[in-house]
Amino acid sequence: MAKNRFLSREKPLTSAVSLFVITTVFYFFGASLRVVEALSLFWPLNAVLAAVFIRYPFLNNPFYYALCYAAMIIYDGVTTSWGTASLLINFSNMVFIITVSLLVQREKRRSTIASPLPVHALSLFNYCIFAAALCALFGAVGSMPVDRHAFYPLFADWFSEQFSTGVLILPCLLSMARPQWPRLSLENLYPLLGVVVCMVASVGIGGAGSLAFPLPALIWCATRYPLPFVCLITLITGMTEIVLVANSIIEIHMTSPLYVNQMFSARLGIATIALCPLMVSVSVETINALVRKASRRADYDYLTQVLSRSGIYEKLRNESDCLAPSNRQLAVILLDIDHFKNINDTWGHDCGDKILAEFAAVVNKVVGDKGWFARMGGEEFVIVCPAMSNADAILLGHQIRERVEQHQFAWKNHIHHITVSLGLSWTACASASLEACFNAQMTEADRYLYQAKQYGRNQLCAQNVPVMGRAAS
Ligand SMILES: Nc1nc2c(ncn2[C@@H]2O[C@H](COP(=O)(O)OP(=O)(O)OP(=O)(O)O)[C@@H](O)[C@H]2O)c(=O)[nH]1
Repeated sequence: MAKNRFLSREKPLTSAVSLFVITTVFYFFGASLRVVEALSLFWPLNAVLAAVFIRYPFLNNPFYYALCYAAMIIYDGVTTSWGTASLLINFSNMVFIITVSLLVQREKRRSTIASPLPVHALSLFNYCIFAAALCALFGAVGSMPVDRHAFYPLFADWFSEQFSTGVLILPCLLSMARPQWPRLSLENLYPLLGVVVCMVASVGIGGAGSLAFPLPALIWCATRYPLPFVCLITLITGMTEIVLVANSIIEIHMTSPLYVNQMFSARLGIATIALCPLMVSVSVETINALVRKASRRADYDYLTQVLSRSGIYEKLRNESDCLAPSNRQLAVILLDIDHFKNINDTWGHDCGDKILAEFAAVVNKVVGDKGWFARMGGEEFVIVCPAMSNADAILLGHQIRERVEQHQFAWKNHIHHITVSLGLSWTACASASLEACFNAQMTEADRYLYQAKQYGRNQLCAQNVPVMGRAAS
């Protein structure tokens, strides 16, 4: 769960004070938006507190629930003359908060589905309906003495407000800790501009249908932007629509301003619309995550965690577009562990696997950001440096040979030493694609690797590099 300085199991006093402050601040915010008699246009407190309780599960105990409840009662006691009615009104707030929090946590414990939200988007929608209905039941009864309205309009207002605010705010707060915001470019801004244009059209054209105008643009956002950003845009759009409708700037009815029961339908419609971009965004994120996972599986070797054969070709294709032909100096170093079969035969396959993985880590560290390191198969690896001089590539090859020779490979209380043979091929790859150059260089590097094995192993062979040994008989 997210670490937080102000809310942590280890600091109960700080957590209690923080929770009290959050409750009071959002209570103040909601109370400031009361436009229709005692009812608030938005009541964000319940959704915000439900998100806090979901994100910090240790808060879900009677003490912290009671603390929030007390903060609400105290605020009402100081700022209103509701008297004992405040007890039931704020109890209804707690009903929403606790219901949503417990339902989401129950689903989190049971869920096997990987979702960018802690729960399925549709479940969140259903939980908000259920919690809003429960909350409205108590809230409507509690506010009857204060507002002097009948039960049904009060119930409708409580329900539609809690439901719409929950559906708009909760996804935003639950997906917040994922800070990969989209890159700012004009093209990236089009979906956002689309939302603004649709909102202007809603105001200009009016009518109940105008509430749905921003939907296509929101879905466009959902396909382009990360989930937290989509949730935020949906929240802002939904809240703006509610404010515009409440003030008859978007006219959905002949009489103005709208009465409480007329807001019921508008709020429900806006909340229902908000579900669509959320569902699309969650689906897009899930598909993208699966694609990333699948391509990572193909492009990285499972045992050694370095690039695979397909991964190195993918890199070459991508880099071909980025690297100007005049800057290309392609060094290809093929590496093959010496007498690796002996290790497998003597110490077993597990030991061989461990040494392969450690060998890859040692070499990867030496290569660093100078090039790409990939496992081509078995105990054969390749290093590709797309912009390296021949002299530097020879130096790198020698460094790797030495580092591997010096390294102590530990396996079950035994220290193993291994060596590696290397074949280097280098070319200034001015015209052809990097991939074509690489294929040609591989043949030459393979020839030099064969030479290194022939001349006694544990050495680098390349053009103009003196060999260390004589050919094995
Ligand atoms: N443990 C383990 N062994 C592997 C893996 N892939 C290939 N090998 C083994 O690597 C060994 C390669 O042996 P050879 O090709 O004969 O080469 P060598 O014994 O290294 O000898 P030289 O290359 O001539 O120095 C074989 O025994 C393969 O079974 C792997 O993923 N894990």
